Amino acid sequence: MGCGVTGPRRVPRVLSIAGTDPTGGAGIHADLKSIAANGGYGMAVVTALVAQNTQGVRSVHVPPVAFLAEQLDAVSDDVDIDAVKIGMLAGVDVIRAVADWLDRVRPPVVVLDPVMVATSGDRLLDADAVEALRGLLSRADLVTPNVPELAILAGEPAAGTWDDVLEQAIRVAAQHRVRVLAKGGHLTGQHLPDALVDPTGGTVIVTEFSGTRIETSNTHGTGCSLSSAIATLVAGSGDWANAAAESKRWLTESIRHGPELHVGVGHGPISHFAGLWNRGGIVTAPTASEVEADWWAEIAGIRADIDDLPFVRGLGDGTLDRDVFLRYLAQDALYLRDYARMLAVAASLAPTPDEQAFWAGSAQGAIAEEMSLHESWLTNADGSLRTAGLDSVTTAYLNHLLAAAARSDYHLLIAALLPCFWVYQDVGERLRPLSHPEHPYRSWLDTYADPVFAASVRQAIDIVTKAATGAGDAGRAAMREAFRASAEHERRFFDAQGA
Ligand SMILES: Nc1ncnc2c1ncn2[C@@H]1O[C@H](COP(=O)(O)OP(=O)(O)O)[C@@H](O)[C@H]1O
Ligand SMILES: Cc1ncc(COP(=O)(O)O)c(N)n1
Repeated sequence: MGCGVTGPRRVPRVLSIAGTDPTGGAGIHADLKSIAANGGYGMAVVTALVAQNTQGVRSVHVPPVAFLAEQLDAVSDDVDIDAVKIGMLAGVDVIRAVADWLDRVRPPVVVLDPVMVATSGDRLLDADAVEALRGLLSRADLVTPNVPELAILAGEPAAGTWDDVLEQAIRVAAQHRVRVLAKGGHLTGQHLPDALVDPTGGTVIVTEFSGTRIETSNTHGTGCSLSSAIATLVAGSGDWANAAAESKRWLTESIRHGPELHVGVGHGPISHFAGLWNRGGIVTAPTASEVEADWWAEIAGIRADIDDLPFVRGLGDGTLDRDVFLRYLAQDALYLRDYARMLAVAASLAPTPDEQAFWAGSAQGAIAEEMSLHESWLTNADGSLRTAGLDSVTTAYLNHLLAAAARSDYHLLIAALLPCFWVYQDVGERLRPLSHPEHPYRSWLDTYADPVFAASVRQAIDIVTKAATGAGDAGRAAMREAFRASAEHERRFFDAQGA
């Protein structure tokens, strides 16, 4: 028996037991794609090799049943299976082997797609195997017959209307005490409903999922794909009606995009990953540390320019004119007042309490810093405060931050806020060692030694780069540009007072 990790699973391990389709549209190929597209880990045991394409079935080869049993055991001896989807079973011997294995392993979820005839009209189940297949119904949690298959399971003529389909499904469900997904694909008309008929709670509950027929010939493998999707989703949630509803929504989108694949000239496949591809699912996102390295390299030139500024050099060696320094600090104090407000906006937009607390704490820190600047440096000898108006460089920097805040785009705003932490600390790291007891700006240089500031810079980088990994390509590019622009404003800010 399985010896895998137990406990709550986020990625359901789903086994398809089915036949093959070398053109990839039906059978285990469709199942594996469907399982992956719906968030599961797919596995497959082959019942029959089918030489088929989008136009039809050419021949079927059923390997020795003992080998089927070996494949099944190879999976269940090693893996804890969360759900099984059963498709093409070919004949009586295969059905018996699968039934024996089910009885021994008892997987928690079993979805049976009672495949009998392909979309092309070719038989995929021996005519004498129907009774054996009925015997599997009691071992399944859900059976997903199309209209002709439902009729065969019921032992009745095929239903001609949706109401007849539902009544037949209710009879099969009640007789075998199994959930039935009745499917409208083989009826005619614009309206194309499916319905979950659930007799497991005593009374039969029918949940209908409405749908509209898509004009397409890309319907090869729809039944395989739908049953695999339901098995995967129900393994994750345990909710049958919701799994069926979600699966139909996903299937509909995948059917709609099938023709874009240009596979074959007959009944083409569906596009299992269309939703994922259309929503950016094929782009590999960079890790947070890759974003960090990329953004830091992006502003390497700006950082080198800052180090070379006469203002920064003079600050380091103590030759900077005191009035120039005080003009700089006066602008810094004005900047910090509004920067604190933007940090507070980031706090209000933050998606998690941790991030909210971080930005709110930083806002408090920035305004405290502004007040202490006034106390320590910006008080004149007579006790009056040194006042200044916003200069054009400070105004431009603040406008850049205000514009990001005005868009209420958390990602963009925190990217724009980051250089004030990161570039400032970086400059300080190089200035700090130049401090000495007689240095005129000693107390200012020493503030960079504060480990609390270093920790908050680290946290800001971590929050922003992590957000960037999840932002999608366009969002990440916008964040990078907002970050670069703020770094450039930092450079101008250091340069503004001259030296
Ligand atoms: N042309 C179509 N437009 C939209 N949905 C379809 C279309 N054809 C089939 N479906 C959906 O695909 C699923 C399988 O349909 P069906 O044809 O009844 O089964 P099977 O593929 O087993 O023959 C159902 O959910 C059905 O609603
Ligand atoms: C191996 C295999 N299994 C099932 C089907 C039915 O496919 P459809 O979903 O189109 O009825 C198929 N054509 N081949």
